Amino acid sequence: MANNQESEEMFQRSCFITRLVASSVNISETAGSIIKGIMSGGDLKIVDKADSGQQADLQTEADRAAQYLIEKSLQEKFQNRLKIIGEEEVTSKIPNRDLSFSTEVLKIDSKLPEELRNIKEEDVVIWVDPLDGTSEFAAASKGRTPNLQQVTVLIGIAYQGKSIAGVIHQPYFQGNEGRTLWGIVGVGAYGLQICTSGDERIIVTTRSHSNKGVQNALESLQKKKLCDKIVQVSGAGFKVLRCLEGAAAYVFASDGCKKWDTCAPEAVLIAAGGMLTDISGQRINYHADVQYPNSGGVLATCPWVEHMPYVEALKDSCNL
Ligand SMILES: Nc1ncnc2c1ncn2[C@@H]1O[C@H](COP(=O)(O)O)[C@@H](O)[C@H]1OP(=O)(O)O
Ligand SMILES: [Mg+2]
Ligand SMILES: [Mg+2]
Ligand SMILES: [Mg+2]
Repeated sequence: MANNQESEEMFQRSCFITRLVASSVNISETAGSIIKGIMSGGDLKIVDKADSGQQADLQTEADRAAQYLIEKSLQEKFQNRLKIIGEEEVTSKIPNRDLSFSTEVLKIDSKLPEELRNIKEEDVVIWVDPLDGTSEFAAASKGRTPNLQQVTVLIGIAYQGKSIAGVIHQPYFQGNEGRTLWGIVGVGAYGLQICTSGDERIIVTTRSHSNKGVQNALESLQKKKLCDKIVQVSGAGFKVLRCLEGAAAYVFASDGCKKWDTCAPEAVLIAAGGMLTDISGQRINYHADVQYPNSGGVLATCPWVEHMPYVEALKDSCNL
């Protein structure tokens, strides 16, 4: 939907990071509509990106169309000055664009910390996962148990190698209603009720990419009383959502997850008071020239749980 004159002026007055997040919120929602439209159409045009002999790595027309929309819209909005790294290549031919923005985001512009106020287009790297949880999306189209709420659209913003802002859109939250969460480190996380206390320590982990290392790490957390229950769900975005809404941690002691899976969720989680690092406690580097895989695994802890005890507990059991 087009923005009116007054909000256009407010947009122009805002800092670049605020404008980028405001645009990304609306673009992620339009990506969600495209994803739902392709699912309703029934033909996902699935391609397997994996090398032969490897575990399936699916891509659907929804992944491709959402990637196209996000990249083209952001570049058009910001005069082609952005460095965007996406999971998928921009191959779709559906000429969609969304140049609108969220006026809700513009309202926090004055809260932006000093060090983020002067950031320019050339200073950031944008990590895009147009559809996180593709395995669930593809499975739902084949009539298997639908876990579509685990699908998210992720737009992460990095500055000087650190994730500083992120947008997570969940198209199938409460059926087809959907919701969008966004966060800026040092400002806050918006779009959901953040859980700030808990008794039972639920650990969320992979549903479809488990292995011996992943299991060993979880067993050692159980022995050290840092895990009461293990819940297997798909998607890096959805697992971080679970950490914001009651789970204690997201533990994935394996490679496979990539920078576009973690950049947006990391910023939202840190903005909410949690933490996301690799398994050894190192912050993930999001510079443009880094390798894409998160070869050190992923450890995310929720706002009411301390991060270091998990790092310590995983030291002996994990050889990533
Ligand atoms: N071995 C892998 N190959 C490809 N993608 C992976 C792999 N492991 C994880 N991912 C990506 O990381 C996300 C989180 O992993 P998991 O669900 O296993 O915890 C997945 O949704 C998938 O993102 P995507 O669906 O965008 O391809
Ligand atoms: Mg994928
Ligand atoms: Mg992903
Ligand atoms: Mg993806």
